[in-house]
Amino acid sequence: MVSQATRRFVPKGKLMDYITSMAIVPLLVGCMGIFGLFKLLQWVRMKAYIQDSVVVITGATSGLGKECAKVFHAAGAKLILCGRSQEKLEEFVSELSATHSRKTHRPHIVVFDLADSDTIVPAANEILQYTGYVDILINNAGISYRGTIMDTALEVDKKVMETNYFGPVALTKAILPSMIAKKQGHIVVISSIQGKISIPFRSAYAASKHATQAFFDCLRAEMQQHEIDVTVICPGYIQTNLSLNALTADGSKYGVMDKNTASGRSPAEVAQTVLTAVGKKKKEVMVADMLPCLAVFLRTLSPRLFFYIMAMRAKKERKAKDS
Ligand SMILES: NC(=O)C1=CN([C@@H]2O[C@H](COP(=O)(O)OP(=O)(O)OC[C@H]3O[C@@H](n4cnc5c(N)ncnc54)[C@H](OP(=O)(O)O)[C@@H]3O)[C@@H](O)[C@H]2O)C=CC1
Ligand SMILES: CCCCCCCCCCCCCCCC(=O)OCC(=O)COP(=O)(O)O
Repeated sequence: MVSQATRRFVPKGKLMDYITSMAIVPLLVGCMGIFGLFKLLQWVRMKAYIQDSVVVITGATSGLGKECAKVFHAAGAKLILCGRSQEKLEEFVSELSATHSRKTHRPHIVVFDLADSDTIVPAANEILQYTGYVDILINNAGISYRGTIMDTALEVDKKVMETNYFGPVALTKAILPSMIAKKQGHIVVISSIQGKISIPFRSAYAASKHATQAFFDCLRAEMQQHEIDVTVICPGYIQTNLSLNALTADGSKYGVMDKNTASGRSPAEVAQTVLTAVGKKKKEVMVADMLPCLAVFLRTLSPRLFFYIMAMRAKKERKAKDS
């Protein structure tokens, strides 16, 4: 009985094996084709979204802002580059224009200081007068800080907040009415992993980035009805001048290239991630290594353990400084 049943079963199994092996290859090729087509369509849509759109970038004189300008320029955006130094911006525009191709536009520059609230509305008006509208606003400019809370002058806390929070908020508010009227627009902000976790000796910076994260999360919800997108980018360390330019407790420049900064991601790589995130209209993107990402989860899942690790970190850094 058993051997008869087995004999009947074996050819059926072989037939199934044959059909499976014959079907699996076309099935795989089909899936890869559909996936490839999907990716191609996504890429075409992304390109069309950026090409000829008016993109405002703050902090375009250095680091991530400069690299964002390069990738958006190459993608055919009409750039408005903002910064504090007319000279640096003009030099950069000449550099960009040297890589001019048929599809690129010569950038326009607007000079203003984000920490000086009186300059922001006039700057937004200048932008709107020049272009008539803004498609994408990238709030990138920022400044970091190093110091203990007890030693830090309140003026320094305020300067960091003005630059990283109130400045971008004021600029966004000044540009938004034109986006709402057009029922179209995209606000991008470069926050930080420190918008999600606070590490010792970064109080002013982490506070400004937490405030940024909160404001732009609220904005996303409020702007949905107007079809305006909001993308928050949360990078880990990037190889830029951020630590060199950071303010210290007395307001002077830190002037040190930190090891973490020097070994961070390349700004060109992060800029490419920003371009893709904008093109895909992502709501939030973390661009960081595993440890900072794990730290963000630990802060939520086990705050007690996270606070303990941070206290140990503060103790270690204090000891290293004292010795
Ligand atoms: N580098 C890093 O490890 C990380 C950076 N980030 C964020 O990325 C963004 C860009 O910084 P990054 O490129 O790294 O640093 P950089 O110091 O290289 O660049 C900062 C830019 O912001 C501009 N800026 C500073 N203060 C003002 C101000 N008051 N008004 C107008 N512009 C100002 C600077 O202009 P100027 O040339 O005139 O000084 C410069 O263009 C920041 O928001 C930062 O917080 C987030 C996570 C990690
Ligand atoms: C389940 C195990 C989890 C283990 C978690 C251990 C926690 C380790 C702490 C890691 C801290 C990461 C800090 C990352 C900070 C960062 O990426 O900041 C980006 C910046 O904005 C840099 O600015 P800065 O001026 O500070 O250079």
